[in-house]
Order: sequence, then structure tokens, then C-alpha cells
Amino acid sequence: MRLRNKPWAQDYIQAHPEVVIANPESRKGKWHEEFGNHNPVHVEVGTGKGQFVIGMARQNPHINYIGIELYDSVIVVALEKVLEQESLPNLRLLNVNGKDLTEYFEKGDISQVYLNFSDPWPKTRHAKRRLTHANFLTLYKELMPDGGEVHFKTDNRGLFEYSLMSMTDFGMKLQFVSLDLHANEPEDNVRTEYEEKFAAKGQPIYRLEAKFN
Ligand SMILES: C[S@@+](CC[C@H](N)C(=O)[O-])C[C@H]1O[C@@H](n2cnc3c(N)ncnc32)[C@H](O)[C@@H]1O
Repeated sequence: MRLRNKPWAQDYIQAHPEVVIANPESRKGKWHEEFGNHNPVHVEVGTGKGQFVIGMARQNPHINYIGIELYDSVIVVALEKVLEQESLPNLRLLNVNGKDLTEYFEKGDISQVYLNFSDPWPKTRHAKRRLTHANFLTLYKELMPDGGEVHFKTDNRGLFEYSLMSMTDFGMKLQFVSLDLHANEPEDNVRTEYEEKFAAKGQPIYRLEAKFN
């Protein structure tokens, strides 16, 4: 999606199709060809400026990562960061809307979904835009094998409680719930940009992992 405050963003993105995939629909069912291996593919929806997917791709070279971001003015920052790295063959970015995931992926293409500091959309009439709404959970389930997982972090207590309910109502099994992730931060936790910001203010970070049946 085009956002006007960085008019150069689209040109820059289009100049780097090796990172931001130009026609992701053509990779549907064939992501292993794009990555040149059959390693699992983990997707972050709402990747923002990319710190998390880049950190994860560096930490786990045998997992392929795809960061999905709606706005070109934001994903272009992630692209700049990727280009600063020496080499990240296991990372790609998509400048698309997460609600259209089935245009780009088919069942089994994705083995895990990450949602980090998703927009809370606090008004009830906007609930369908929350990335943990049942409509989005239906999409994720459709694209992952049985037992696929969603890992979620947020600073927003309202969105966290909503997501716990939404996932439980959907029949997902909650595996790990933390009301203050940084009180006992796992060594392998990769912080996102928003996570750094909220942690610096001393705000608790909520986290959960949930598994589809
Ligand atoms: C609050 S930011 C968090 C960014 C990053 N995950 C972090 O933790 O630093 C949420 C991001 O999700 C993106 N986003 C929201 N809805 C989306 C959707 N349906 N598809 C793709 N990206 C989306 C927004 O544009 C924004 O960049």
C-alpha cells in the first residue's frame, strides 16, 4: 500500500525485489523455490520496521522468515536495515495486507505466525481489523499444518485479554502466557522496535503462544 509521506519508497522497494518480493502470488505453494530449501517458513504479520524478523533470521539461519507490512513508508525502513546486513538469505519482506494471506500462501506454506504489538483497534466496531480476530485466526489456520502456532506480544492489556478470549473461543490451546515477559526475559527473546520503546518506559510486555488443533 502506498502512503504519500515517502514518495520514493515504492521506487526503492521495486529496486530490491530480492528482498521485497514483487509478485508474491507467483510464489504461492513454491516458497521453497524462493528460499532454495525446504526449511520451515515463519511469518510475522505487521512487521513494521523489521527489527524482529531481522533478529530472528540472524538467530535462526535454518528457519525462513517473511515479514509482512501494509505500508511502503514503513517497510522501506525494514528494507534499509536488511540491506545493511551482510547476508540474510533466509529473510524476505512483503508489502501487502495480512488479510489477503491466502493470495500468497497455501496450506502448509507457513509453519508459524508471529504478531508483535499489533494495532489494538480499541473500538468494538473495528474489532475485525485486530490481527487476532477470529477471521484472521481462520486464515492462519488455513495456511499452517495441524498444530501450527501463533506467537503474540503486546503492551496493550485490552488487546491481550481480547486475544486470549478470541484464541480460546477458536479452540486454540494456550501454551505460554506471560503478563510481564521482561521480568524473566528468555535469552532468545528478540525485541521489536515497539517492545524496546515500551520496555524503556517500564511498561509490562504481555506474551502468549497458542496452538491450533
Ligand atoms: C504498532 S506497529 C508494530 C510494528 C512491529 N511489529 C513492532 O513490534 O515494532 C503495527 C504494524 O502493523 C502493520 N499492520 C497493521 N495491520 C496490518 C495488516 N492487516 N497487514 C499488514 N500489516 C499491518 C502496521 O502498518 C504497523 O506497521
